[in-house]
Amino acid sequence: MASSEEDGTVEEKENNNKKRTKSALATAWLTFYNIAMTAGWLVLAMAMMRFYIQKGTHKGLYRSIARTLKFFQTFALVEVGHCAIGIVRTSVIVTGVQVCSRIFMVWFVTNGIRQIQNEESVILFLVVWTVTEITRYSYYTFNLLNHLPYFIKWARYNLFIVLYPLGVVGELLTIYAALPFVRRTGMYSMRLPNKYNVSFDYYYCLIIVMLSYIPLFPQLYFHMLRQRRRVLHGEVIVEKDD
Ligand SMILES: CCCCCCCCCCCCC[C@@H](O)CC(=O)SCCNC(=O)CCNC(=O)[C@H](O)C(C)(C)COP(=O)(O)OP(=O)(O)OC[C@H]1O[C@@H](n2cnc3c(N)ncnc32)[C@H](O)[C@@H]1OP(=O)(O)O
Repeated sequence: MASSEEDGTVEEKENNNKKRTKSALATAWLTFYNIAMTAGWLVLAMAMMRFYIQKGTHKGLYRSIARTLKFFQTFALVEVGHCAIGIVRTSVIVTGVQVCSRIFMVWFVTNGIRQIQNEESVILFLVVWTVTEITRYSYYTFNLLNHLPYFIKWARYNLFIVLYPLGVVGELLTIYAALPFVRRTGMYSMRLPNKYNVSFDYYYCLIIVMLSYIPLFPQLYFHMLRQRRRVLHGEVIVEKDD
């Protein structure tokens, strides 16, 4: 009996050690990840400012930063993994919708359709994303290091109130600008008859994506408002499970 109790204690100790190692590893990885992402978005901010100061126009700006943007925005997919394996307390669905919609905007709208890359709306969402991500990743970094300046916390949980709708406007106007080109060229579409016997119209797909902002965006926005109340005002919020 005594020995089985001892065994239990040893097992408990081992489990605790494993948990500590796991959480130290997770913290180290998250710190590295957040520093790298803050740096990436800072590089993007500087590249955009340099381009605008040198050329005096936004035309050509997207092309000049496209590679860096694609890299860092696509890398954010890792965040869905963080939620899935439980090293951050965030919903996989909320993060998945946010990250996938951005990746879709970058790869299948802005990057895929050259004719819209000089639209003002592209610059709008790029500037909004950049400010948001510099704030967000620096918040996570300082938070992990237990040295969080109040102004970063304030910025993380206040700027989104204005930036989120502005980003959505930029994204929707960009998709809207893409519609005529997609219709004319039939890009990414499959017409019947074809050997797979499948029909797909990217034009209508884009319209469905635009419509899907109506139910999905308020969910993300209200999620952030709840996070704001929790972090800035200490409210206890009971979130529903995925
Ligand atoms: C394939 C076709 C797809 C078609 C999709 C159709 C459209 C869908 C509509 C979508 C609209 C999106 C529009 C959008 O792109 C526009 C913009 O982004 S504009 C710019 C403004 N945007 C924002 O402000 C973004 C706000 N959103 C986010 O921050 C995140 O995406 C979100 C997932 C919503 C964040 O939520 P989260 O629950 O993570 O909030 P917290 O930051 O408070 O974090 C909660 C806790 O987790 C810890 N955490 C999270 N990540 C990390 C990390 N990387 N490192 C360390 N810790 C992390 C955080 O510290 C919190 O911990 P604790 O609770 O202990 O404080």
